[in-house]
Amino acid sequence: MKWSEISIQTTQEAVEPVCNILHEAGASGVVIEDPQDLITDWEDQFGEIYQLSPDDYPKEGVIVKAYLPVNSFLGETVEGIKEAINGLLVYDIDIGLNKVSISEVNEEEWATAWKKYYKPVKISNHITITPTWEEYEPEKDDECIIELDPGMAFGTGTHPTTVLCVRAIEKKITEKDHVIDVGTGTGVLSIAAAKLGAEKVLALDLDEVAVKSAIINVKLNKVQDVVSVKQNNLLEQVNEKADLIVANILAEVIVRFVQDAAKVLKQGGTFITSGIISGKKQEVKDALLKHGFIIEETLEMEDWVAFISKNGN
Ligand SMILES: C[S@@+](CC[C@H](N)C(=O)[O-])C[C@H]1O[C@@H](n2cnc3c(N)ncnc32)[C@H](O)[C@@H]1O
Repeated sequence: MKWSEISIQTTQEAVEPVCNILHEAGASGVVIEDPQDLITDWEDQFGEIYQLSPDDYPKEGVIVKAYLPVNSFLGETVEGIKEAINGLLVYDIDIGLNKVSISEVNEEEWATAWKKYYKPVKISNHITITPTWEEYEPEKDDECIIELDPGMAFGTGTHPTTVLCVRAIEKKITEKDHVIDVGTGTGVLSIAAAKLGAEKVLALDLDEVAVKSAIINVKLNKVQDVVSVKQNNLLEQVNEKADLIVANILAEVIVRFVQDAAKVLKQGGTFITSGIISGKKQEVKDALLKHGFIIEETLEMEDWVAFISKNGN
């Protein structure tokens, strides 16, 4: 798994909203490099103290860095970040040079850089994601903790497309449900479904790295009696019937297997589709309606859309 470092040259004034934009885009850790932090008042050899005036500060401004996984969403995510930062101008916020640069970092660099900033995050009413190395005590009795070892596959739990799925699962899941998670990545959604009461979960991914990662995380969260992980292309050769299917995959991939989802889902079963950039919303909606789904709810976060639909076949 590769990671990219996105570096944004901005101003003091824009640091906070830029950091929020990066967090909302799924960046797990944000590093702020402010030259002002490095320069302090100084004393000459005669003990005279010189105070810096704003004119003495470097003109290049503040650098905000964040880490994002290199995956099929990266291009759209970066475009969304740029658009959102430009949107700050509407509020008269000085965004400075707003120079955005991206570079790839290797897994080791990433692991050390990111571990420092990946903290427990509450992503829905009941689910909190926490990295394996963080101590975290639940704040409420009904809070479910998902421990994740990130850095191997997509699915840190913080990407808006994942957050929308977890919220949708939380709304729709009922005890004893049989769930299929298409494109499981780190297994985060399967683990969430198991912790929220599913009786049986089938986690599928085409990518070998994701399958290995999901197996590790499923064990880590002690849900291996409920969740089985398999390498599989979408719903090919899946014969069992499901009460709920969740798929956080790109819109064009969802469109390809809506028909299979209608066959695998029980009548009245729930299909949660996410990973849809807003421009592709209609395309997915049309495919769902064409294959007999009834759209119950549309969830949106940033530029991302998720549908909760019911199998009307
Ligand atoms: C955006 S990630 C979602 C990961 C995780 N479910 C989440 O919500 O954070 C999409 C996942 O779909 C998998 N995928 C892509 N095409 C697939 C296919 N044809 N069949 C199965 N999995 C696929 C990718 O390997 C990736 O792990």
